[in-house]
Amino acid sequence: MVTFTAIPSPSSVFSAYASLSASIMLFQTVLNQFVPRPVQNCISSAIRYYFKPRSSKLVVVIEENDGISNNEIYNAAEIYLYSKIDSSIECLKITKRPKEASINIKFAHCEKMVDYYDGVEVVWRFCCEERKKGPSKLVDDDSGHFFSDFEKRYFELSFNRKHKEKILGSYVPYVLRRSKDIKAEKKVVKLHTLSSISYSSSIAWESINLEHPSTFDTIALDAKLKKAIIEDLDRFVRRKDFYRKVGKAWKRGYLLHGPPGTGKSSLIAAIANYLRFDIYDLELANIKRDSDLRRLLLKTANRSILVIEDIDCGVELPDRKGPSAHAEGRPREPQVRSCRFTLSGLLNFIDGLWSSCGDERIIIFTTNNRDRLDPALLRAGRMDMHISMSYLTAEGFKILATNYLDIKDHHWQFEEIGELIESMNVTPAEVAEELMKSDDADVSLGGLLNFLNVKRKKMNDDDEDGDGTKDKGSDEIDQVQKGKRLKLDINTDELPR
Ligand SMILES: Nc1ncnc2c1ncn2[C@@H]1O[C@H](COP(=O)(O)OP(=O)(O)OP(=O)(O)O)[C@@H](O)[C@H]1O
Ligand SMILES: [Mg+2]
Repeated sequence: MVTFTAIPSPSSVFSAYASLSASIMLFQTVLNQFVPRPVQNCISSAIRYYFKPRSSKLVVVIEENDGISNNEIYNAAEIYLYSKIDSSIECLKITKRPKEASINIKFAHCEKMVDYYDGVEVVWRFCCEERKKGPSKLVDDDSGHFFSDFEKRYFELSFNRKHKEKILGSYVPYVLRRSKDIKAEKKVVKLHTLSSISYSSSIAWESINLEHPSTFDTIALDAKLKKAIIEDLDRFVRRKDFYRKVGKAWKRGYLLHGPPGTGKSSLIAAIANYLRFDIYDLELANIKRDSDLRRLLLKTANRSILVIEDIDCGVELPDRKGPSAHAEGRPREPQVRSCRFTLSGLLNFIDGLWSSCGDERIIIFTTNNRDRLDPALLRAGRMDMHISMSYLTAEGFKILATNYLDIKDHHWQFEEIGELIESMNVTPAEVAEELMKSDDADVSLGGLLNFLNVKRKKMNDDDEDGDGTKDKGSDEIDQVQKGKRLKLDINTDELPR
């Protein structure tokens, strides 16, 4: 449909304007004569407000802090904008603290940057002013350090007011999300361990940077198992809403079991490096009471991995039914008396308390003997995945050869070594040690071949003796020996995919 509109002639516009002016003058006279002065003022300011020419621009001020705490949007904007710095920026300042891996970049002076979101132009202005009066503020710089601040810093975000909903409802949350991702990429993974506090008898977390170089690329694991673990981790971190919907705590438990030197600790480091989650290494032998355990666990942060290594032998945990359930009511063994924290304390915390006070938590138990674990730890729903770490395979050996000797393709000794490895139980740790003995691939592989042949011969001799001494004492190890299995059990209450 086409609409035609009549264009007014200049003379008609002039006469309309003249009659409007006359009406306003008449209205003014009536006001002056009959309406009291205060009411007149009210009416004229209301008229001025409604007929004032409006700017189409809306400016949102984002201050660094509100006087008490830091403004999350300001911090997010800072991180987001630094990732988009272009040639229009003239001056920046950079800092780096001793334990930080990367430098921090900040604007040095007032600067302006233009950004586009869904076709809409937004203009950011960084403003920095000297505080005019009052004492300088003590400011937390978001990494636990406080410093005196003589400056007031803020961002001005301006855009066309017709996009108010889009910018405030969608662009600002996008900036918050992006900054979180950028921060996660830069994050230095920490390893928290327990240390005793000198002036009291209690223990606390102490942290260092996790320098463990293990990654999913360097770890020798069956390709299918590796893929399944990575997929499980990816699914876990992206399922925040799902966990909330089904009323489950956002946590995941893994039990790593297998003989010594098969890569359980290396896998934990690989998971931490992959997710950039901190590790809390909880040595049960250091814990005396349930209350200590609770206090320490409450101090762990979100997006972290709680690790309890060698759960079967770290400490003898009193069983969940307490002393009364102990055989014939006899008192506990002396070593148990020294430990006043219970398995139920541990399990309750993992299942209960953590459900209400933590997000994105991973808990990993390791053991050399799964069969020796308390059934309470193994029951369905407790540990989501049981991952069996096994002896080296020919496929896993190739990953080690690439890591240690930089052999990308084939080597003439691979076939013989592969066959030997498949025919016996040799751990990745044993092979890694041999591969480290020389930089020369031929020498290293020759040494490994020799080592494997000697081991093979020893195993044959033991078999002939028939004394059954080989790897005695561990059902776990025996089971693994039989099939060299690389097994991944997922408990039956596994969440739907
Ligand atoms: N699967 C593997 N892939 C790559 N390297 C491995 C693997 N397993 C072991 N290693 C090498 O052996 C060393 C010891 O391995 P790790 O400490 O991870 O074994 P573990 O299973 O935790 O042993 P333990 O049961 O004694 O704690 C590692 O530093 C690593 O160099
Ligand atoms: Mg270990």
